[in-house]
Amino acid sequence: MRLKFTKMHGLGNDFVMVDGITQRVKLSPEKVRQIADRHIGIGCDQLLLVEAPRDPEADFRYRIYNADGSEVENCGNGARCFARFVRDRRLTSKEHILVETAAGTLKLNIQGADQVSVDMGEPVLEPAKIPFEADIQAETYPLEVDGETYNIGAVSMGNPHAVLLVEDVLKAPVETLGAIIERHPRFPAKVNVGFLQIEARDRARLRVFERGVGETRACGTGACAAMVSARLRGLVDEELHITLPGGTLTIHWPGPGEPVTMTGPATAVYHGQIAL
Ligand SMILES: N[C@H](CCC[C@H](N)C(=O)O)C(=O)O
Repeated sequence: MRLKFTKMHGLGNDFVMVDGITQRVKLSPEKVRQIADRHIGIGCDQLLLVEAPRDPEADFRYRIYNADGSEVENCGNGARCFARFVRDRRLTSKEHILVETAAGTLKLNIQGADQVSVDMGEPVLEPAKIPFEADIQAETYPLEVDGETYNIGAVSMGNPHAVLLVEDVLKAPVETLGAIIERHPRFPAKVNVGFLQIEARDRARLRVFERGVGETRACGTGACAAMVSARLRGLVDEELHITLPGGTLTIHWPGPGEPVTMTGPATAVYHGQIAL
């Protein structure tokens, strides 16, 4: 099978974007791993597959696969790149598109040159729906890891996130502690792990160890989850500029019961074909 794709990224979180509308695409976890491999394939953090919607209200459906081949519910940077992709390929001329994902339907608004705003929906805080094993819902939870206790936030943006506050993201044990918490038994679907340094009530730095990938240069749902956790702890106002290794996202969240809006760039790098 020859597969046409577009290589894209959102602040260095990189994607292979596949149009599954104008071409027939059959993916297996093995095929996704091969495509995502940075030595024998194209290389990406996630593969995003664009399909016709099942929900008649939606304009498109898009499916998200991590580099390890696992299919997941949501991808913030991917949503912005998806919006740019469908506009650039003239699969739609709309400014506002509705896209169906495993986590529900997202509203994407395309602005200006390469900035895209995404209504990421309301955060989910109920432990059972994250999913996270906890007796009651709280702003923070004590999590036991190798004899140490960490105070974490637990938030779902359709996909699960643990959020830890750190003094200095540059010194945070992202690779080691991130890898352990990713597979912590209290997160039955595993978890993305964010290390958040608050600099001011409107500014923060974040590094994310992503479920199924490892540390990425940016994580859109991770930035949303970090904002929600920080705001629930009373540490930030309703607009937060979060700087990740790949650049800065603007996250807006008025508070519980309201949607999170994420704004940032979406960049196309090249188009290609791969024989599978
Ligand atoms: N690794 C994530 C999916 C991709 C999320 C990230 N790339 C984003 O921009 O939100 C998970 O397993 O839930």
